[in-house]
Amino acid sequence: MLQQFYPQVFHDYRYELNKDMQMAAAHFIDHQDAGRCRDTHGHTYFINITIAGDALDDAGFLVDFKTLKDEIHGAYDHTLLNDHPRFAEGLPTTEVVARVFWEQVDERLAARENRPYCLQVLVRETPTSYAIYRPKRGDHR
Ligand SMILES: Nc1nc2c(c(=O)[nH]1)N=C([C@H](O)[C@H](O)COP(=O)(O)OP(=O)(O)OP(=O)(O)O)CN2
Ligand SMILES: [Zn+2]
Repeated sequence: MLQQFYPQVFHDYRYELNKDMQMAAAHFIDHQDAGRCRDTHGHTYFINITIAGDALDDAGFLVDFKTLKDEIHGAYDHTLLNDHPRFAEGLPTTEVVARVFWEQVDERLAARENRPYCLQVLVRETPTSYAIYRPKRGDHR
């Protein structure tokens, strides 16, 4: 089930879009405090990505919704997150997954002429648990 209500990001950009997606992925948290999560297990992750900017491209897009889906779902659906180089230095907790997805999306956006920004990535790991990554002002390009 895709979620219908999200924490808002307050900003001054003219345009904002949100892309929802969900994906199946496995992970394990290799840490003594992780309890049962030390064993490999799977989740249906729900992800919401918030993009904003002042300018659209020639097609009238901040960024194509499909680009965002390709970047995250295309890379991680039906995979073991721990196998990905982007998670090599961190444990794929919900918080870290949100931050890594933000880094990946914002790198992709940086290559666009209209220069949109990723303001927030929300990652829901279970029906009762989610995390959000938002860059600090100084983290922006
Ligand atoms: N800060 C974090 N705490 C926990 C994480 C995490 O990523 N960040 N992860 C886990 C587990 O991996 C698990 O995926 C989620 O745990 P939890 O919400 O406790 O899952 P339950 O379904 O058992 O929770 P209920 O309260 O029974 O719904 C643990 N902690
Ligand atoms: Zn888990």
